[in-house]
Amino acid sequence: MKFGVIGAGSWGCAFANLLVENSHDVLVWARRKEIVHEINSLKKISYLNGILPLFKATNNIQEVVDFSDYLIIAIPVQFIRENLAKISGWKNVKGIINLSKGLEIKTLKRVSEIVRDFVDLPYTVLSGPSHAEEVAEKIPTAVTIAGGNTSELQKFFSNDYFRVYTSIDVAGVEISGALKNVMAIAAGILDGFGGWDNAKAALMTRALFEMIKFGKIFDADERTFFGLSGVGDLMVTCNSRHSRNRLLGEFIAKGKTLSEIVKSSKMVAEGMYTVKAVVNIASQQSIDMPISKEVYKILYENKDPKISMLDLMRRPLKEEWYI
Ligand SMILES: NC(=O)C1=CN([C@@H]2O[C@H](COP(=O)(O)OP(=O)(O)OC[C@H]3O[C@@H](n4cnc5c(N)ncnc54)[C@H](O)[C@@H]3O)[C@@H](O)[C@H]2O)C=CC1
Ligand SMILES: O=C(CO)COP(=O)(O)O
Repeated sequence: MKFGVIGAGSWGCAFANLLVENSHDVLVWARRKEIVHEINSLKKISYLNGILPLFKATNNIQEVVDFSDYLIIAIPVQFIRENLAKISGWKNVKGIINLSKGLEIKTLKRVSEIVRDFVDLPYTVLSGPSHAEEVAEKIPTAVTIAGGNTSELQKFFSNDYFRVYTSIDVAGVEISGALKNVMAIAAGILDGFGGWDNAKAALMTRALFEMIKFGKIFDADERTFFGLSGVGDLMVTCNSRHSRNRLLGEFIAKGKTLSEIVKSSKMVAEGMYTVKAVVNIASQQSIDMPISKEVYKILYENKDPKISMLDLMRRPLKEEWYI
């Protein structure tokens, strides 16, 4: 099968390598010419622990679309719309697969909805605990795919180190993947305080609850949040040394400003954008999202994270039979 990948960041490249390992033909679109050159001259990918690219790349997005049976999206969510807008025809593409995790701030849309603004093709989302650095090193990983063509895609993607489960809950997989990035920023803040283990366990538990509550707005199935794209990805992102969202939180707790952090990294921490959409949607729907709200205030209103912690602890006590 021919797969085109839009995005030569860490996940796009790691996933492209996986596809080549699984005997597929792969062409990757990279925004920057230097990256295209690096990949095509088979230089090691510096942001993937020096892994060799097994695929070819181009700077021409239409060339990738024209090449593809399936088109994979792996770019930061805020840039998906501007890049899909460059595509002038969909030729033989029989489905779109999204690897990106987040919500579009401008429109408050999920990636499935952004894609639908451009093309009516079967859409599949792939999500779960899958740090690119580990997939590139063939460390066993399991993920969920939801949407169209899942039984075919499950076989195309799975191998001895990458196991794919199927689901029918596109909204649940998209929302859990987007929200866990916001929660990982909060977890990173606790790490930055010096490793508050009790607080972090409580945070992750309540984060899952908050994610489920948010998912209900989109008719997501609660059970999805207990699967790989929910609690699985929440655990890895809140705890992994590889997580950019967790690290962003850690830097904030250590006193760096958001603009200093953004300037010093080429990588995306989607949670810092998604939180804006989450707070906006929650307010429109009159839904209480206490952790997301505090992350927003810390990042964008300069709130002291220790005051946020106190404010969360001092909220009115709750009686909930299932907690
Ligand atoms: N890195 C990982 O382990 C995983 C990442 N993801 C998701 O995959 C998506 C892509 O992330 P990564 O591959 O990690 O990227 P990255 O963080 O490694 O790099 C960011 C990429 O965005 C590109 N970019 C910046 N401005 C752009 C623009 N205007 N148009 C197109 N591209 C632009 C940069 O060239 C760079 O390749 C994100 O939504 C992320 O949450 C999902 C699972 C795992
Ligand atoms: O989604 C991811 C792992 O499943 C990557 O998380 P980060 O973007 O926080 O590194």
